[in-house]
Amino acid sequence: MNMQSIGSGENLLPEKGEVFYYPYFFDKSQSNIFLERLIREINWKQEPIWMFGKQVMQPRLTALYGNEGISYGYSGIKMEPHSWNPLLMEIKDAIEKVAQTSFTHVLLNYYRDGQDSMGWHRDNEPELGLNPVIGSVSFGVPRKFQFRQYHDKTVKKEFLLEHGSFLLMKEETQHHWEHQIPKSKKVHGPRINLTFRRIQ
Ligand SMILES: O=C(O)CCC(=O)C(=O)O
Ligand SMILES: [Fe+2]
Repeated sequence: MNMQSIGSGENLLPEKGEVFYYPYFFDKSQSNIFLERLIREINWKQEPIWMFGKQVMQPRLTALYGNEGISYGYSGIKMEPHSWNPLLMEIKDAIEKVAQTSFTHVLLNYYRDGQDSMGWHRDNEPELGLNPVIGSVSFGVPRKFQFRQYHDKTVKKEFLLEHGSFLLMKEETQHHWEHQIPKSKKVHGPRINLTFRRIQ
């Protein structure tokens, strides 16, 4: 796979979906502070999920925050959200202006090093609606973010998600493309990703 160099404004996908990338959405000093605070202030846990009929621990830490009373889950687990805090509200307010939607929940992932990862999946839970808008913010070491088409897994795209970046996935992306964060022996530092979602 070739790593593409990219800027904002153009669709990263060649067809069947829309993904936009804003590499310096938050500046470096602000991003450093966000990373430190997220590590300290979020209620991180390592939780099990169901895979091929077996319970396995997720290879990363996670947390769900959002509007009270609306639970959300994936891969056979249901999560009750913690209430929004000022730090998450600040990030949410900043990206909603660009995403042009209001998010109800944020799923946070803490990849402690290159051995933490997230496997191929689509964010297509029914409660996200037909064409979900997903706003993804990253802080910490850059990690590879890979896409492949769901019905032809040989069609692939790969990008780097940098410190302070914002990635917006919309339209039919979650129907036709899967995405993942692969493990890497070359990555040593931590990364935190926040995916903002709107539950209908
Ligand atoms: O860590 C990332 O950039 C991806 C996270 C993701 O795909 C998800 O939470 O559904
Ligand atoms: Fe995802």
